Formats: sequence, structure tokens, C-alpha cells
Amino acid sequence: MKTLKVALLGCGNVGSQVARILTQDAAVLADRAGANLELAGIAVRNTAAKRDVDLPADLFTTDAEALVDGADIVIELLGGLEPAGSLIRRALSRGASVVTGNKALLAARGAELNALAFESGAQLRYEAAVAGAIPILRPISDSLSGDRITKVMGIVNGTTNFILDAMDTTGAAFEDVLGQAQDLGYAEADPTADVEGHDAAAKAAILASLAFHTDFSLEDVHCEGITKITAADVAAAKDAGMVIKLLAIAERGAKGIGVRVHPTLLRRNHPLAAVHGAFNAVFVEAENAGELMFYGAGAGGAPTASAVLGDTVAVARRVVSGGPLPAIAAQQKVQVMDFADIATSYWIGLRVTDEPGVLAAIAAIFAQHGVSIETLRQTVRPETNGGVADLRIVTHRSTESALAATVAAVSALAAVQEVTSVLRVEGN
Ligand SMILES: NC(=O)C1=CN([C@@H]2O[C@H](COP(=O)(O)OP(=O)(O)OC[C@H]3O[C@@H](n4cnc5c(N)ncnc54)[C@H](O)[C@@H]3O)[C@@H](O)[C@H]2O)C=CC1
Ligand SMILES: N[C@@H](CC=O)C(=O)O
Ligand code: NA
Repeated sequence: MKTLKVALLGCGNVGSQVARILTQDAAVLADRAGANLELAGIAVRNTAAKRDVDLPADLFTTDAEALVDGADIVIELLGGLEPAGSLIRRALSRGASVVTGNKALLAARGAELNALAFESGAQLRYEAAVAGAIPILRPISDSLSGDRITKVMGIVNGTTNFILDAMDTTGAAFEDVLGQAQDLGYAEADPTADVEGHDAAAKAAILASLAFHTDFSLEDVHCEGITKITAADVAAAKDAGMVIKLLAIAERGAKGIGVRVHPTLLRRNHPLAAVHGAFNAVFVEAENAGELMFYGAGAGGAPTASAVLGDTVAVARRVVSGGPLPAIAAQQKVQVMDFADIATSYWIGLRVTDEPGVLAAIAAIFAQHGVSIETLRQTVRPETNGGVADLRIVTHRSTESALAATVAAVSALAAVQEVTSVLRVEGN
């Protein structure tokens, strides 16, 4: 049986689990791949550092370039743009195939790296980069290649789902739960990428590129994180039978494809509302397949390593069987939709002076801007002896630009004391 040398770059949360599986399950992996997958070395910063997994000391090296130069397959799990990008280029340029989970790099330079792989005849696979263990990229690019995808919508960041879920179920504070997510190996090296939505935005760009056969990068994705979500927002959503989730949404609209990441209100009977902890789930809508949903562990060392090993076996099988790579389907030129043109439903929370004519004045402003109100609920604050009320308005679908103009005009009314929240709503 042929032996393929595997270079592992990085031995953190995911890399250490990949090294464990490669060594523990070597015989099974060899059977599946049709070749021995020999772990030739692991590139790290400090060869003497203590690891989560017991591995032979002589596997560790600080010379990542030399390791890459001797490998048939390179598994990149360093994270970050550099030196990961240069090392992947180096591997692909010499015809070695690459498996990576580095969504930040792919969202920034995916088009360039995919083109380089194709030119050199090497393979570049990255199932681990989106929704961890969940097989989602291969179903989108292979299984659904005979269909036309119209929408992809999902929870694709485990850390923020873990935080929002804990805030919803235990009333915990944001900062306390972030530390737990870091301890469990879900968060990025800099967790700002998680909580500000950048990680989900990178995944949205990758999903949109594959689903709509084009190249989206991070700049094409409208991105809002969860740092402004307060315990009061979570409690108000709960009171209304809803839950707040950070969603990544890529959909075909009237003026092109819109790709966005933002906190979103979902009714509790929506399937995505039942995704707890660090789990992820992705809905795909296609013209002929209809609705599909993919669910599983979206973060964590071992689950993510499962996706990395799946790609590694697939890469090895092709190296063993040889032959040309399949032609890349012609990339489409699609219009990236301006965020202002994206249409959705909104929830607007207002604190108002409870006096005659307030509701009529607010309703008139919504009407002037063509934003139709679906429901309006008023709760008088008892401690103000009827002087102040909270309004909760849910609209029918309207554009971001119409909504922004409506909120600006409403907040200028003397009776409106505060706009307490503006959130988007998905599902019925
Ligand atoms: N942790 C998770 O649940 C998931 C992580 N990923 C991605 O997988 C990759 C790895 O993630 P983690 O293992 O969680 O990160 P990590 O921070 O735990 O591990 C990265 C390791 O690479 C090492 N490293 C960084 N730069 C290096 C350099 N120049 N030379 C040598 N070593 C270097 C670091 O010291 C660290 O040990 C990232 O791209 C991440 O976005 C993808 C899906 C899930
Ligand atoms: N930090 C990421 C890890 C997986 O991609 C997350 O929390 O989802
Ligand atoms: Na995946």
C-alpha cells in the first residue's frame, strides 16, 4: 500500500485532535483512503509546550516550510492569514494537496487559493471551515450541483450560539459565558472574531460562494455581532415567545444576492430556535429539493477534526486514484445586493410617553415610509403611574433603507424617549 506523508501545521484545539485520530486510527484511515497516512511532523511555535494529547516528541518541529516541502498532504490548522496563507500557497504550488479549517483565510483569499490549486492539479478542501463537523460544503457543491439554491440560512458560529443560549436559558451575563466558550475550545484565538460576527461572516462568504457559484469575500457580507445584545433584549424576546440567534443568511433577492450576518429574532417553534449550546444548523432552500436542514457540532476540537479527517481521506483517495481534477464549473457573475435593498421583517422596541395621539403619530410615520405594521403591543410601565409605556412593533417585510428612515423619523418624535431595540425577524 502506498504511503502518503501528512504535514500537520498547528497543534491547538483542532490540530491536537487531528494528530490523535491520525495516530490512533491509522489502520482504519489507511483502509478507507487506500494509502497509509503517515503523520510526518507537526509544526508548532514551541516544541517543548505541554499538549492536550500525548504524541511522540520527535514529531514536533518549528520549521513549517521544511515540513510542507516534504509532504504529500498538508493539513493547516494554525489559523490567521499569515503564515497560513504562504504555507498553503507553498504546498499547492508544488502540487501537494491541502486541507484547512481556516475560514478567515478562505474568506479573504479563497478565490486565489482555489485557482492556484486548480492550476497545479492539487486539491484544496475545507469542510471544517464552515459549521465544524457538519457536512455542508460537500452537500452544497456536490449533492446539490444539479439544483439551483435560492437561500442558505444558518447558525454557523458555536461560540455565539453558546452565549446567546446561556443568556436565554439561565439569564447569564454575556462576559461570564464567553469565558466558558473559550475554555471549551469553541472560540477563535481572538474571540472578537466570534462575538463581532466576523467568523460567521467569513463562513457566510464561503457558503454563498459555493451555493451561488461565484466569489464572495468578507467585504461583500453585511456583518453585525452580538455585543450589543443585552439581557433585556433576550428577556423581551422570551416574553414574546421568541429567541435571539446570530444568523448567517445568503439569499437571492430582487437585485442580486444578499449576504448578511446579524442577530435575528426567531419564533420558538422555528427549527433553528431549538439549536442549543455550540451546535450549528444550516437551512438550504433549492428550487427542486425544497428545504433541507443540516445539524451538528459546529465547534470544538474533536468534532472539527472529524471534518478535517474526512477531507484528508477524500484527498488521499484521489491522490491514490490519480487522473485530472474535475473541471471547475464556470463561475457566475452575480450582483451583490446592497444591504439597503435587502428586505426582511423587523422588531422595533420603543419607550414612549404614554399620552393621547402617540400611537397614531408613530403609525403615521410607518405608513409614510411604506413600512407595514404586523403587530403592535403596548405595555404600560407600572412604576411610572401610567406615564411611560413600552411599545413592541413587528413589521411586515420591508427594505433596510425604509426601516432606517422610519426609525430615524420615529425617534425624532418628542414622545419617543428611546428606541430600545431594532432587530430583524426571520420565519413565520
Ligand atoms: N476550534 C474550533 O472549534 C474550530 C476551529 N476552526 C479553525 O481551525 C483553525 C485552528 O483552530 P484552533 O485549533 O481552535 O486554534 P488554536 O489557537 O487552538 O490552535 C492554533 C495553534 O497553531 C499555533 N500557531 C499559530 N501560528 C503558528 C505559527 N506561525 N507557527 C507554528 N504554530 C503556530 C498556535 O500556537 C496554536 O497552538 C483555525 O483556523 C480555526 O478558525 C474551524 C472550525 C472549528
Ligand atoms: N470559533 C468558531 C469555531 C468553529 O468554526 C465557532 O465558535 O463556531
Ligand atoms: Na463543516
